Amino acid sequence: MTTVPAPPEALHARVPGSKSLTNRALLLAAAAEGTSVLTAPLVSDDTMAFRQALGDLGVRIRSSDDDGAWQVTGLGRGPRGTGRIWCADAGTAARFLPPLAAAGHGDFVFTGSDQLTARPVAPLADALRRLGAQVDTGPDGTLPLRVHAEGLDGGELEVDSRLSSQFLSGLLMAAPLLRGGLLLKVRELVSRPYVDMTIALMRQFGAEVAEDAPGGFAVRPTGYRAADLRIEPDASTASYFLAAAALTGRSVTVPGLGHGSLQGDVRFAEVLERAGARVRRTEDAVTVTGTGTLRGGFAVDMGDISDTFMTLAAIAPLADAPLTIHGIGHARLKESDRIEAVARNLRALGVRTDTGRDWITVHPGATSPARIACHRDHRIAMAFSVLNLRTGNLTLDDPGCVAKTFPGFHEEFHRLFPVHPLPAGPARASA
Ligand SMILES: O=C(O)C1=C[C@@H](OP(=O)(O)O)[C@@H](O)[C@H](O)C1
Ligand SMILES: C=C(OP(=O)(O)O)C(=O)O
Repeated sequence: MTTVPAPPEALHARVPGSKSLTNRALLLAAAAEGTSVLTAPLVSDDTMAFRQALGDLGVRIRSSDDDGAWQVTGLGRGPRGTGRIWCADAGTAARFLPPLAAAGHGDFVFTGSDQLTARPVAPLADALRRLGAQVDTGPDGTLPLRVHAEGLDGGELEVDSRLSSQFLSGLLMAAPLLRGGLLLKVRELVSRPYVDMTIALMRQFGAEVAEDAPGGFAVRPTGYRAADLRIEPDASTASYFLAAAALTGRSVTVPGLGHGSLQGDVRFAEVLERAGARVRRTEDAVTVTGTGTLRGGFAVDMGDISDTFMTLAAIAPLADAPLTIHGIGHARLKESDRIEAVARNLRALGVRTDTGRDWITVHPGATSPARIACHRDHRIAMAFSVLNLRTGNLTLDDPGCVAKTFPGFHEEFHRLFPVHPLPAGPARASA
Protein backbone atom coordinates (compact mmCIF):
# COMPACT_ATOMS: atom_id res chain seq x y z
CA MET A 1 0.00 0.00 0.00
CA THR A 2 1.32 3.45 -0.86
CA THR A 3 0.59 6.38 1.40
CA VAL A 4 0.06 9.81 -0.10
CA PRO A 5 1.94 12.43 1.95
CA ALA A 6 -0.37 14.94 3.59
CA PRO A 7 0.00 18.48 2.21
CA PRO A 8 2.10 20.62 4.53
CA GLU A 9 0.07 22.63 6.98
CA ALA A 10 -0.23 26.19 5.67
CA LEU A 11 1.54 28.94 7.55
CA HIS A 12 -0.63 32.05 7.80
CA ALA A 13 1.32 35.22 7.07
CA ARG A 14 0.24 38.41 8.83
CA VAL A 15 0.81 40.87 6.04
CA PRO A 16 0.04 44.51 6.88
CA GLY A 17 -2.10 46.87 4.81
CA SER A 18 -1.35 47.95 1.27
CA LYS A 19 0.72 51.11 0.99
CA SER A 20 -0.89 51.99 -2.33
CA LEU A 21 -4.44 51.54 -1.04
CA THR A 22 -3.74 53.33 2.27
CA ASN A 23 -2.26 56.41 0.60
CA ARG A 24 -4.97 56.62 -2.05
CA ALA A 25 -7.69 56.20 0.57
CA LEU A 26 -6.07 58.92 2.71
CA LEU A 27 -6.01 61.37 -0.19
CA LEU A 28 -9.56 60.64 -1.34
CA ALA A 29 -10.92 60.82 2.20
CA ALA A 30 -9.06 64.13 2.69
CA ALA A 31 -10.67 65.60 -0.42
CA ALA A 32 -14.14 64.23 0.38
CA GLU A 33 -17.13 65.86 2.02
CA GLY A 34 -17.63 64.18 5.43
CA THR A 35 -15.73 61.78 7.66
CA SER A 36 -14.27 58.52 6.35
CA VAL A 37 -13.04 55.57 8.39
CA LEU A 38 -10.10 53.56 7.07
CA THR A 39 -9.82 50.19 8.75
CA ALA A 40 -6.54 48.24 8.87
CA PRO A 41 -4.41 50.96 7.26
CA LEU A 42 -0.70 50.35 6.83
CA VAL A 43 1.45 51.95 9.52
CA SER A 44 4.87 52.42 7.93
CA ASP A 45 7.26 55.21 6.99
CA ASP A 46 5.52 55.82 3.63
CA THR A 47 1.99 55.99 4.98
CA MET A 48 2.94 57.99 8.08
CA ALA A 49 4.72 60.49 5.82
CA PHE A 50 1.59 60.72 3.65
CA ARG A 51 -0.65 61.12 6.69
CA GLN A 52 1.62 63.80 8.16
CA ALA A 53 1.74 65.62 4.81
CA LEU A 54 -2.06 65.72 4.68
CA GLY A 55 -2.08 66.98 8.25
CA ASP A 56 0.24 69.79 7.17
CA LEU A 57 -2.23 70.56 4.37
CA GLY A 58 -4.94 71.06 6.99
CA VAL A 59 -6.63 67.65 7.10
CA ARG A 60 -7.66 66.20 10.47
CA ILE A 61 -6.80 62.50 10.89
CA ARG A 62 -7.25 60.60 14.15
CA SER A 63 -6.35 57.00 15.10
CA SER A 64 -8.93 55.02 17.00
CA ASP A 65 -7.69 53.52 20.29
CA ASP A 66 -9.81 50.38 19.87
CA ASP A 67 -8.87 48.99 16.48
CA GLY A 68 -6.26 51.32 14.99
CA ALA A 69 -8.68 52.56 12.31
CA TRP A 70 -8.03 56.06 10.96
CA GLN A 71 -10.79 58.66 10.95
CA VAL A 72 -10.30 61.30 8.29
CA THR A 73 -12.31 64.51 8.35
CA GLY A 74 -12.42 65.58 4.72
CA LEU A 75 -11.99 69.12 3.44
CA GLY A 76 -14.62 68.66 0.71
CA ARG A 77 -12.21 70.49 -1.66
CA GLY A 78 -8.49 71.05 -2.27
CA PRO A 79 -6.28 72.45 0.53
CA ARG A 80 -6.01 76.19 1.37
CA GLY A 81 -3.04 78.07 2.82
CA THR A 82 0.71 77.84 2.61
CA GLY A 83 3.00 75.04 3.61
CA ARG A 84 6.24 73.16 3.18
CA ILE A 85 5.29 69.52 2.79
CA TRP A 86 7.80 66.77 3.57
CA CYS A 87 7.28 63.64 1.43
CA ALA A 88 10.19 61.66 2.97
CA ASP A 89 10.94 58.67 0.67
CA ALA A 90 7.37 58.24 -0.58
CA GLY A 91 6.91 58.38 -4.36
CA THR A 92 3.15 58.32 -3.86
CA ALA A 93 3.30 61.50 -1.71
CA ALA A 94 5.47 63.37 -4.23
CA ARG A 95 3.23 62.37 -7.16
CA PHE A 96 -0.27 62.37 -5.61
CA LEU A 97 -0.20 65.46 -3.39
CA PRO A 98 0.89 68.24 -5.82
CA PRO A 99 -2.17 67.74 -8.09
CA LEU A 100 -4.41 67.87 -5.01
CA ALA A 101 -2.67 71.08 -3.93
CA ALA A 102 -3.05 72.56 -7.42
CA ALA A 103 -6.80 72.04 -7.12
CA GLY A 104 -6.74 74.12 -3.92
CA HIS A 105 -5.66 77.68 -3.13
CA GLY A 106 -2.30 78.84 -1.79
CA ASP A 107 1.41 78.17 -1.97
CA PHE A 108 2.79 74.72 -1.31
CA VAL A 109 6.33 73.41 -1.57
CA PHE A 110 6.85 69.64 -1.71
CA THR A 111 10.26 68.33 -0.64
CA GLY A 112 11.68 64.92 0.20
CA SER A 113 14.75 62.86 1.03
CA ASP A 114 17.79 62.74 -1.26
CA GLN A 115 16.51 59.40 -2.51
CA LEU A 116 13.12 60.86 -3.46
CA THR A 117 14.70 64.00 -4.92
CA ALA A 118 16.61 61.80 -7.38
CA ARG A 119 13.30 60.45 -8.76
CA PRO A 120 11.42 62.18 -11.60
CA VAL A 121 8.47 64.55 -11.14
CA ALA A 122 8.97 66.65 -14.31
CA PRO A 123 6.17 65.03 -16.38
CA LEU A 124 3.74 65.77 -13.53
CA ALA A 125 4.95 69.36 -13.13
CA ASP A 126 4.60 69.84 -16.86
CA ALA A 127 1.06 68.42 -16.89
CA LEU A 128 0.01 70.73 -14.02
CA ARG A 129 1.46 73.74 -15.85
CA ARG A 130 -0.51 72.85 -18.97
CA LEU A 131 -3.62 72.80 -16.78
CA GLY A 132 -2.83 76.38 -15.76
CA ALA A 133 -1.11 75.94 -12.38
CA GLN A 134 2.07 77.83 -11.55
CA VAL A 135 4.67 75.16 -10.84
CA ASP A 136 8.44 75.25 -10.31
CA THR A 137 10.78 72.31 -9.83
CA GLY A 138 14.42 71.86 -8.86
CA PRO A 139 17.12 72.27 -11.52
CA ASP A 140 16.79 68.78 -13.03
CA GLY A 141 13.01 68.72 -13.01
CA THR A 142 13.00 67.06 -9.58
CA LEU A 143 11.86 68.04 -6.07
CA PRO A 144 11.42 70.54 -4.53
CA LEU A 145 8.19 71.12 -6.41
CA ARG A 146 6.42 74.40 -5.71
CA VAL A 147 2.75 74.87 -6.56
CA HIS A 148 1.04 78.25 -6.55
CA ALA A 149 -2.61 77.28 -6.69
CA GLU A 150 -5.80 79.14 -7.51
CA GLY A 151 -7.94 76.14 -8.33
CA LEU A 152 -7.98 74.63 -11.81
CA ASP A 153 -10.52 74.77 -14.60
CA GLY A 154 -9.65 71.37 -16.04
CA GLY A 155 -10.28 70.55 -19.70
CA GLU A 156 -8.22 68.24 -21.87
CA LEU A 157 -4.72 67.05 -21.14
CA GLU A 158 -2.20 64.64 -22.62
CA VAL A 159 0.02 62.88 -20.09
CA ASP A 160 3.23 60.96 -20.51
CA SER A 161 3.25 58.18 -17.92
CA ARG A 162 6.07 56.07 -19.29
CA LEU A 163 8.35 56.76 -16.30
CA SER A 164 5.69 56.17 -13.65
CA SER A 165 1.96 55.54 -13.47
CA GLN A 166 1.87 57.68 -10.33
CA PHE A 167 1.71 60.88 -12.44
CA LEU A 168 -1.53 59.68 -14.01
CA SER A 169 -2.96 58.42 -10.71
CA GLY A 170 -2.24 61.79 -9.07
CA LEU A 171 -3.94 63.74 -11.87
CA LEU A 172 -6.92 61.37 -11.95
CA MET A 173 -7.50 61.70 -8.20
CA ALA A 174 -7.43 65.51 -8.37
CA ALA A 175 -9.73 65.61 -11.42
CA PRO A 176 -13.16 65.53 -9.69
CA LEU A 177 -12.09 68.74 -7.84
CA LEU A 178 -11.43 70.67 -11.06
CA ARG A 179 -14.12 73.17 -12.05
CA GLY A 180 -14.77 71.55 -15.42
CA GLY A 181 -13.61 67.98 -14.80
CA LEU A 182 -10.84 66.47 -16.91
CA LEU A 183 -10.32 64.51 -20.12
CA LEU A 184 -7.00 62.73 -19.87
CA LYS A 185 -5.25 61.16 -22.82
CA VAL A 186 -2.34 58.95 -21.84
CA ARG A 187 0.50 58.54 -24.30
CA GLU A 188 2.50 55.74 -22.69
CA LEU A 189 1.73 54.01 -19.47
CA VAL A 190 3.59 51.63 -17.17
CA SER A 191 2.20 49.81 -14.12
CA ARG A 192 -1.38 49.87 -15.46
CA PRO A 193 -2.89 47.86 -12.56
CA TYR A 194 -2.14 50.81 -10.25
CA VAL A 195 -4.28 53.06 -12.45
CA ASP A 196 -7.12 50.55 -12.25
CA MET A 197 -6.71 50.61 -8.47
CA THR A 198 -6.89 54.42 -8.52
CA ILE A 199 -10.10 54.42 -10.54
CA ALA A 200 -11.70 51.71 -8.38
CA LEU A 201 -11.03 53.71 -5.22
CA MET A 202 -12.14 57.01 -6.77
CA ARG A 203 -15.47 55.36 -7.58
CA GLN A 204 -15.81 54.15 -4.00
CA PHE A 205 -15.56 57.81 -2.95
CA GLY A 206 -18.28 58.81 -5.42
CA ALA A 207 -16.28 59.92 -8.46
CA GLU A 208 -17.45 59.33 -12.02
CA VAL A 209 -14.65 58.07 -14.22
CA ALA A 210 -15.02 56.57 -17.67
CA GLU A 211 -12.39 55.06 -19.94
CA ASP A 212 -13.86 56.05 -23.28
CA ALA A 213 -11.11 54.62 -25.44
CA PRO A 214 -7.90 52.82 -24.51
CA GLY A 215 -5.78 55.47 -22.77
CA GLY A 216 -8.61 58.07 -22.67
CA PHE A 217 -10.10 58.88 -19.27
CA ALA A 218 -13.03 61.23 -18.61
CA VAL A 219 -13.59 62.45 -15.06
CA ARG A 220 -16.64 64.56 -14.13
CA PRO A 221 -16.40 67.45 -11.63
CA THR A 222 -18.38 65.69 -8.91
CA GLY A 223 -16.05 66.13 -5.95
CA TYR A 224 -15.89 63.22 -3.48
CA ARG A 225 -18.08 62.00 -0.67
CA ALA A 226 -16.78 60.18 2.40
CA ALA A 227 -16.54 56.38 2.43
CA ASP A 228 -15.54 53.70 4.89
CA LEU A 229 -12.92 51.31 3.63
CA ARG A 230 -11.08 48.22 4.82
CA ILE A 231 -7.53 48.22 3.45
CA GLU A 232 -6.37 44.91 1.92
CA PRO A 233 -3.04 43.40 2.97
CA ASP A 234 -0.18 44.58 0.75
CA ALA A 235 0.26 42.26 -2.25
CA SER A 236 3.84 43.38 -2.93
CA THR A 237 4.75 42.53 0.67
CA ALA A 238 2.94 39.20 0.31
CA SER A 239 5.36 38.29 -2.51
CA TYR A 240 8.19 37.64 0.00
CA PHE A 241 6.07 35.20 1.98
CA LEU A 242 4.75 33.42 -1.12
CA ALA A 243 8.24 33.15 -2.64
CA ALA A 244 9.46 31.76 0.68
CA ALA A 245 6.83 29.02 0.39
CA ALA A 246 7.97 28.17 -3.14
CA LEU A 247 11.61 28.01 -2.07
CA THR A 248 11.25 26.04 1.16
CA GLY A 249 8.57 23.59 0.04
CA ARG A 250 6.16 24.96 2.65
CA SER A 251 2.63 26.22 2.17
CA VAL A 252 1.90 29.89 2.95
CA THR A 253 -1.55 31.49 3.00
CA VAL A 254 -2.08 35.25 2.92
CA PRO A 255 -5.62 35.95 4.10
CA GLY A 256 -7.34 39.01 2.64
CA LEU A 257 -5.89 38.69 -0.87
CA GLY A 258 -8.68 36.80 -2.63
CA HIS A 259 -10.22 36.99 -6.10
CA GLY A 260 -11.57 40.49 -5.64
CA SER A 261 -8.23 42.10 -4.73
CA LEU A 262 -7.62 45.55 -6.21
CA GLN A 263 -3.86 44.98 -6.36
CA GLY A 264 -2.13 43.85 -9.54
CA ASP A 265 0.79 42.45 -7.55
CA VAL A 266 -1.27 39.43 -6.44
CA ARG A 267 -0.42 38.13 -9.90
CA PHE A 268 3.06 37.42 -8.60
CA ALA A 269 1.59 34.10 -7.45
CA GLU A 270 1.08 33.19 -11.13
CA VAL A 271 4.78 33.76 -11.76
CA LEU A 272 5.57 31.35 -8.93
CA GLU A 273 3.16 28.90 -10.55
CA ARG A 274 5.22 29.05 -13.75
CA ALA A 275 8.24 28.29 -11.60
CA GLY A 276 6.58 25.09 -10.37
CA ALA A 277 4.69 26.11 -7.21
CA ARG A 278 1.04 25.28 -6.60
CA VAL A 279 -1.27 28.28 -6.23
CA ARG A 280 -4.78 28.39 -4.82
CA ARG A 281 -6.88 31.54 -4.79
CA THR A 282 -10.22 31.68 -3.05
CA GLU A 283 -12.72 34.43 -2.31
CA ASP A 284 -10.55 35.72 0.50
CA ALA A 285 -7.04 34.28 0.41
CA VAL A 286 -4.11 33.19 -1.72
CA THR A 287 -2.04 30.12 -0.88
CA VAL A 288 1.23 29.06 -2.45
CA THR A 289 2.61 25.57 -1.85
CA GLY A 290 6.17 25.01 -2.89
CA THR A 291 8.12 21.97 -3.93
CA GLY A 292 11.43 23.31 -2.65
CA THR A 293 12.81 23.50 -6.19
CA LEU A 294 12.28 26.27 -8.72
CA ARG A 295 11.71 25.69 -12.40
CA GLY A 296 13.57 28.21 -14.57
CA GLY A 297 14.04 28.36 -18.31
CA PHE A 298 11.38 30.96 -19.05
CA ALA A 299 11.09 34.69 -19.69
CA VAL A 300 8.41 36.77 -17.99
CA ASP A 301 7.19 40.34 -18.51
CA MET A 302 6.82 41.87 -15.04
CA GLY A 303 6.23 45.45 -16.22
CA ASP A 304 2.77 45.57 -14.64
CA ILE A 305 3.98 44.15 -11.33
CA SER A 306 7.52 45.51 -11.20
CA ASP A 307 7.64 45.89 -7.39
CA THR A 308 7.78 42.09 -7.27
CA PHE A 309 10.45 41.49 -9.92
CA MET A 310 13.23 41.55 -7.31
CA THR A 311 11.47 38.85 -5.31
CA LEU A 312 11.85 36.54 -8.30
CA ALA A 313 15.32 37.76 -9.34
CA ALA A 314 16.74 37.24 -5.85
CA ILE A 315 15.65 33.59 -5.66
CA ALA A 316 16.44 32.83 -9.31
CA PRO A 317 19.99 31.50 -8.60
CA LEU A 318 18.25 28.47 -7.05
CA ALA A 319 16.22 27.69 -10.20
CA ASP A 320 17.18 24.80 -12.47
CA ALA A 321 17.70 27.03 -15.54
CA PRO A 322 18.15 30.75 -16.30
CA LEU A 323 15.26 33.15 -15.72
CA THR A 324 14.70 36.34 -17.69
CA ILE A 325 12.52 39.20 -16.43
CA HIS A 326 11.70 41.97 -18.92
CA GLY A 327 9.51 45.07 -19.31
CA ILE A 328 10.94 46.58 -16.11
CA GLY A 329 12.88 49.64 -17.32
CA HIS A 330 10.86 51.88 -14.98
CA ALA A 331 12.21 49.90 -12.01
CA ARG A 332 15.45 51.83 -12.51
CA LEU A 333 13.65 54.95 -11.18
CA LYS A 334 12.50 53.70 -7.80
CA GLU A 335 14.15 53.74 -4.37
CA SER A 336 17.25 52.50 -6.22
CA ASP A 337 18.08 51.59 -9.80
CA ARG A 338 16.63 48.20 -9.04
CA ILE A 339 17.95 46.35 -12.09
CA GLU A 340 21.47 47.52 -11.33
CA ALA A 341 21.19 47.04 -7.57
CA VAL A 342 19.91 43.47 -7.84
CA ALA A 343 22.46 42.56 -10.51
CA ARG A 344 25.34 43.91 -8.43
CA ASN A 345 24.22 42.03 -5.35
CA LEU A 346 23.79 38.79 -7.30
CA ARG A 347 27.22 39.19 -8.89
CA ALA A 348 28.71 39.80 -5.43
CA LEU A 349 27.33 36.35 -4.51
CA GLY A 350 29.08 34.88 -7.53
CA VAL A 351 25.90 34.48 -9.59
CA ARG A 352 26.09 35.16 -13.33
CA THR A 353 23.66 37.96 -14.15
CA ASP A 354 23.12 39.77 -17.46
CA THR A 355 21.19 43.01 -17.80
CA GLY A 356 19.88 45.39 -20.44
CA ARG A 357 17.88 48.63 -20.40
CA ASP A 358 14.68 46.93 -19.25
CA TRP A 359 15.59 43.31 -18.49
CA ILE A 360 17.65 41.02 -16.33
CA THR A 361 18.68 37.37 -16.75
CA VAL A 362 19.78 35.41 -13.69
CA HIS A 363 21.64 32.12 -14.14
CA PRO A 364 21.52 29.27 -11.65
CA GLY A 365 24.52 28.84 -9.40
CA ALA A 366 25.84 28.39 -5.90
CA THR A 367 26.08 31.56 -3.81
CA SER A 368 29.06 32.59 -1.74
CA PRO A 369 28.65 34.55 1.52
CA ALA A 370 28.00 38.27 1.07
CA ARG A 371 26.75 41.43 2.72
CA ILE A 372 23.79 42.67 0.69
CA ALA A 373 23.88 46.38 -0.23
CA CYS A 374 20.30 47.50 0.39
CA HIS A 375 20.65 51.05 -1.03
CA ARG A 376 17.99 52.07 1.53
CA ASP A 377 15.56 50.07 -0.63
CA HIS A 378 13.12 48.02 1.46
CA ARG A 379 12.49 45.58 -1.36
CA ILE A 380 16.16 44.61 -1.70
CA ALA A 381 16.27 43.78 2.01
CA MET A 382 13.09 41.71 1.86
CA ALA A 383 13.84 39.95 -1.46
CA PHE A 384 17.31 38.80 -0.42
CA SER A 385 15.93 37.67 2.95
CA VAL A 386 13.94 35.08 0.98
CA LEU A 387 17.05 33.76 -0.75
CA ASN A 388 18.84 33.60 2.59
CA LEU A 389 16.26 31.13 3.94
CA ARG A 390 18.00 28.57 1.73
CA THR A 391 21.58 29.84 1.54
CA GLY A 392 21.98 31.08 5.13
CA ASN A 393 25.10 33.02 4.17
CA LEU A 394 23.80 36.56 3.60
CA THR A 395 23.62 39.61 5.84
CA LEU A 396 21.89 42.94 5.11
CA ASP A 397 23.79 46.22 5.45
CA ASP A 398 20.57 48.06 6.40
CA PRO A 399 17.87 45.72 7.73
CA GLY A 400 15.88 48.69 9.10
CA CYS A 401 15.09 50.02 5.61
CA VAL A 402 12.11 47.62 5.49
CA ALA A 403 10.24 50.27 7.54
CA LYS A 404 9.25 52.04 4.31
CA THR A 405 6.44 49.51 3.90
CA PHE A 406 6.72 46.88 6.67
CA PRO A 407 8.48 47.84 9.93
CA GLY A 408 7.70 44.41 11.41
CA PHE A 409 9.00 42.40 8.43
CA HIS A 410 11.89 40.68 10.20
CA GLU A 411 9.77 39.65 13.18
CA GLU A 412 7.00 38.20 11.01
CA PHE A 413 9.43 36.46 8.65
CA HIS A 414 11.24 34.99 11.67
CA ARG A 415 7.94 33.85 13.21
CA LEU A 416 7.13 31.81 10.09
CA PHE A 417 10.69 30.86 9.17
CA PRO A 418 12.77 30.76 12.36
CA VAL A 419 16.05 30.49 10.39
CA HIS A 420 15.53 34.13 9.39
CA PRO A 421 17.70 36.15 11.79
CA LEU A 422 16.23 38.97 13.84
CA PRO A 423 18.32 42.10 13.38
CA ALA A 424 19.32 44.17 16.38
CA GLY A 425 17.61 47.54 16.82
CA PRO A 426 14.05 48.68 16.13
CA ALA A 427 12.55 49.63 12.76
CA ARG A 428 10.73 52.96 12.39
CA ALA A 429 7.07 54.08 12.05
CA SER A 430 4.30 54.11 14.65
CA ALA A 431 0.78 55.52 14.44
O1 LIG B 1 0.62 54.01 -7.56
C1 LIG B 1 1.21 53.34 -6.72
O2 LIG B 1 0.77 53.18 -5.56
C2 LIG B 1 2.47 52.69 -7.09
C3 LIG B 1 2.83 52.56 -8.40
C4 LIG B 1 4.06 51.87 -8.84
O3 LIG B 1 4.98 52.84 -9.30
P1 LIG B 1 5.25 53.18 -10.87
O4 LIG B 1 3.98 53.57 -11.48
O5 LIG B 1 6.24 54.29 -10.79
O6 LIG B 1 5.80 51.92 -11.48
C5 LIG B 1 4.72 51.07 -7.72
O7 LIG B 1 6.03 50.74 -8.06
C6 LIG B 1 4.71 51.83 -6.41
O8 LIG B 1 5.28 51.06 -5.38
C7 LIG B 1 3.31 52.18 -5.98
C1 LIG C 1 8.45 52.01 -5.77
C2 LIG C 1 7.98 51.95 -4.53
O1 LIG C 1 7.53 52.98 -3.81
P1 LIG C 1 7.06 54.47 -4.16
O2 LIG C 1 7.18 54.67 -5.64
O3 LIG C 1 5.66 54.55 -3.69
O4 LIG C 1 7.99 55.34 -3.38
C3 LIG C 1 7.92 50.65 -3.81
O5 LIG C 1 7.28 50.59 -2.74
O6 LIG C 1 8.49 49.66 -4.27
